[in-house]
Amino acid sequence: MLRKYLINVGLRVNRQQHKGTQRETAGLNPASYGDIHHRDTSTTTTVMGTNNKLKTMDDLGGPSFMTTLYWLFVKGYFQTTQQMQIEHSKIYGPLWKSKYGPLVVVNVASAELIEQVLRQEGRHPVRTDMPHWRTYRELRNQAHGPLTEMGAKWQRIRSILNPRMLKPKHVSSYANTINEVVSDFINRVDWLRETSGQGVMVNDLTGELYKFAFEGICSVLFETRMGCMNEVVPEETQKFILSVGEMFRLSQIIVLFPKATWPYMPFWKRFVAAWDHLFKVAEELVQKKIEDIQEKVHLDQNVEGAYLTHLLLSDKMTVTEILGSMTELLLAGVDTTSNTISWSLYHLAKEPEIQEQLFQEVISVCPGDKVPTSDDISQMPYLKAIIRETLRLYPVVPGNARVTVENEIVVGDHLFPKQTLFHLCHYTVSYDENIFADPHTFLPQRWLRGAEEKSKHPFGSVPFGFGIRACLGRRVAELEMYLLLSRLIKHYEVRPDPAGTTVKPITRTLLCPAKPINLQFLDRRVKHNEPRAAAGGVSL
Ligand code: HEM
Repeated sequence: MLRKYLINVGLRVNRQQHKGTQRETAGLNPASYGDIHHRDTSTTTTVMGTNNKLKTMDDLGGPSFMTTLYWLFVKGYFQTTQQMQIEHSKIYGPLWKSKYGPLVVVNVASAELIEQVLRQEGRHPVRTDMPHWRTYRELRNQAHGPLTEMGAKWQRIRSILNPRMLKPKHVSSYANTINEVVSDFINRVDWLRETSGQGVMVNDLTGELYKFAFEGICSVLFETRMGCMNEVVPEETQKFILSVGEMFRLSQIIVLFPKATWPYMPFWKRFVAAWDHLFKVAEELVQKKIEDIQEKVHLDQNVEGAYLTHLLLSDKMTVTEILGSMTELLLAGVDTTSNTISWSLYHLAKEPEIQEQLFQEVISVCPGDKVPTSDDISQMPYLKAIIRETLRLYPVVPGNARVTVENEIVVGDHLFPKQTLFHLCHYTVSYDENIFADPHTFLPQRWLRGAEEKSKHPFGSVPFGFGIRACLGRRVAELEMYLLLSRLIKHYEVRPDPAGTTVKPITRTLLCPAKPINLQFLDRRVKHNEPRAAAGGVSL
């Protein structure tokens, strides 16, 4: 069977192959993995029932295109669109429309209304039609992956990719692989402190965490290491990381212009070049894996592997489809976890009591040299609460979206036609004081069992999205973040940059730090004589 498959696929990436391939696959309902379960949708219909006179889109207030341009480029919100959400919601209320050229976007900025939109998202939810990302694939004849595919084709891809990304038994099997990368990251932190940080500083921590995240996700998905934790990071790898950032940054500019003008824009060429590099790196990795498998087959050896190997052998997708999906998974795995861990460490450095509580939790579950496993992590609620709180204050996706494809829907007291594009203002809701007391303060305990906020509104903070279109990498991302943060805090006491730099977020499609985060990493195995030595000097 395996041999037959390898011969059939011809071991080459055939760009035409994916077209017309529609096999039935065992379905899995990803909604069952999320922590929000589908509830009765009567909340939305109640609104309709109690209010017979539904308003329409025309009744919605909001800025004109010119006003939006003024906010973006004169008032300077282009890089801080997350903050613009908050300011606009203060002016227009929780529901307003914005115009971007011919495009009309309905902004939704309350937990209740976001819930209403998401519960009516239909069988094949669509985030946005992503014309710029999709146009690249058409241009290069590449396959769509889970981020860009739509309709029944998207559902088919998810049903193939989901099990090994979301099922707990598979996800926990990646812990050893990730822990190896964590060990190498700790060595790299030591090396950075010695070579460029006067024995204590790590400069541009987020840049370092991009390398960690890329290495981590490659080791899980492609079952291979990329050398990102080496002293000298391979040029191609570094270029991949830069290309992810460039592609997200340019995405935000390109969508402001009509599609017909893109080929004449210099940044469209840079956007295409960034995607070319992303696909090139993924293609080389897929090709190498195919050759490894081929060699093992020739030698009559067992072929084993968790993710890519499984996809290649399962014969459910063509190689081109696998490449489309692996490229998208890879790029989604870099900036997301790294930015989140950067913010967690930034806050832990500023809040020594919270850091100490986390340290105590980690050493009580994993004393001595014990390296945390996924079972150990399940006994660390405070660690999880810290990540949860970080994602509330810094949702990686500050504004998600849905297009109502199948039906017209009612949201609040408005009726919206099919094809309405809703912008879900998660960043605004994360700071809603009706849901989160003292919303600007980093308070992990609000996520612990029994805390009042936890039960206030399930859609107050949904950092991984919702329903069957929710984040495919959620479980792997969480495992990566838990394993890394627990071990970093076990090894080091983290302290702020002595320069006293404050770092705020900006939006580059994803939310990220506006400037480099530099932190001090004090080795806990070494006694420090500074005033805050309470957490130092602990023998591990
Ligand atoms: C802190 C880490 C992460 C956060 C906060 C995050 C958040 C999100 C959000 C909000 C969405 C949109 C969901 C929706 O529309 O309902 C999403 C989609 C997605 N994420 Fe993540 N993500 C993270 C890490 C990752 C990682 C590590 C991977 C890859 C291994 C990944 C792969 C994806 C993919 C493929 C989608 C598209 C799913 C689809 O449209 O079917 N994510 N993510």
